[in-house]
Amino acid sequence: MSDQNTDVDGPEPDAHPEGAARTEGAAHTRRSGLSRRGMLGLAGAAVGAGVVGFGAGAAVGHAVGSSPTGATYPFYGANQAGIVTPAQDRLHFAAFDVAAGLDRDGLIELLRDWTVAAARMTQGRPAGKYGPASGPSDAPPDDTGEALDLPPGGLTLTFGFGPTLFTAADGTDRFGIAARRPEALVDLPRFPGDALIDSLTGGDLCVQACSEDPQVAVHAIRNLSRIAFGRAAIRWSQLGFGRTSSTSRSQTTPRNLFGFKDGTANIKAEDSTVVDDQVWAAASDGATWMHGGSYLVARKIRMTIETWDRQQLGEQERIIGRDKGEGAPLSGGTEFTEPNFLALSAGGGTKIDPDSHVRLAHPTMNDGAQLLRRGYNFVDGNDDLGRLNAGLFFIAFQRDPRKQFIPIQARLAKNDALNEYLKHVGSAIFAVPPGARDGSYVGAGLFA
Ligand SMILES: C=CC1=C(C)c2cc3[nH]c(cc4nc(cc5[nH]c(cc1n2)c(C)c5CCC(=O)O)C(CCC(=O)O)=C4C)c(C)c3C=C
Ligand SMILES: [Fe+2]
Repeated sequence: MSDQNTDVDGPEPDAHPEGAARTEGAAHTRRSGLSRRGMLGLAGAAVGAGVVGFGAGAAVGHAVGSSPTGATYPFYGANQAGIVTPAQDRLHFAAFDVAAGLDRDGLIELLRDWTVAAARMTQGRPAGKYGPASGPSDAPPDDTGEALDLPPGGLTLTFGFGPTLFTAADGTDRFGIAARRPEALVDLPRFPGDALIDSLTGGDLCVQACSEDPQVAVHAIRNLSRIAFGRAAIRWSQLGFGRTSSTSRSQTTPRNLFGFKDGTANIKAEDSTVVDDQVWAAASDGATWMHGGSYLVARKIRMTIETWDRQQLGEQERIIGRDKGEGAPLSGGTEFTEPNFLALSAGGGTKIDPDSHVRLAHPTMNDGAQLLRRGYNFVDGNDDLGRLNAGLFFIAFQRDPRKQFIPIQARLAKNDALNEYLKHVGSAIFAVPPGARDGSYVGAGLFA
């Protein structure tokens, strides 16, 4: 065993720092400003006292309105949190490579250690049982400390397995799981215009950390990386802000760095039939261990915002296919009106340009395929000319990338009017296993 605590519910030291440190359940109730009884009385939603319900088989638990900073989402459940739970404002995403010497047992042990730490941190507790300031003075602390006193901000930690975990680049089956690789976990093809950078691409494992507080998300990735020391190391990582999608009808639609509402036509957690059809993998899809899981595609997309900012408003709207103010389709109506791609303008052409982004990405153009988008804006400094190194860190969850992301992106890469302003520089795909059972670990089904 590693030196990490694997005792989920076991006794904790008397001098435990948690009461004075990360928030616990009772504190969430106070911070959210609503009593448990009051919260439970709210309209039929799976809402608890700053704690968001996530029962087995339930498609979603969701916070009402903006996520209270003290909100917590259960870590254990039928599905991993961080998919249909309401998108938080901040992201720290990390792709890891497993150390060359790690064997199957070592990988399982790492996943067990990550599970225990993640279950703790998502509930606003330190990563380890002692916390940052109360452990033995002759050992490094089992939590790094920068999240002390910070409410969890709805922290979710979502784990995924990349294709190279199943079959290494040299073709070896390092962990004896090659035969269990889901068919849907394909290597993404090269799309026209891709300008992928190897150091921003791929990964054996991934962790998506989302919170309303950037320091909480960073703390979680840092501690999972610390726990993995010698067993897995970060290959690449990305910070994100200003969620570019809403995943619940209780959320307002945010804006991306082009200034447009993003997430209007996203899959919403409340649409449970669509979620079941388009987001969750089913046992009948082939890999039974993935039942209740999903597939995550990440793309780091640079946006040439300085060029975009010099573009006329009408042209920006033509490219997207929606108006900039309200996000309504150019065929008319309001934000949530379905676009009418056949509506004609006075000039004779269609009101929505055939090469507009929303038309080419729309399910009617893609055999009914949809995505649950959960991306974030990023700005990674600037270049020598003062141009921002900015863009969209696109994340999408889906049941089968072969039927969803790949054909949609193939269509966009070919004809999307937006391409002039975009460059895809990073890319990765991960199988996101179902949620862990309390006492078990994330991905246990793969090794059963
Ligand atoms: C392959 C999938 C997609 C990529 C890559 C992508 C990049 C991307 N998108 C925007 C801005 C907007 N996208 C919008 C809608 C939209 N986008 C996709 C897919 C990809 N986008 C889909 C499936 C949809 C929904 C289409 C529909 O059903 O109508 C919108 C409109 C608002 C909304 O519905 O969310 C905007 C704006 C950018 C800037 C970008 C790359 C940087
Ligand atoms: Fe889009």
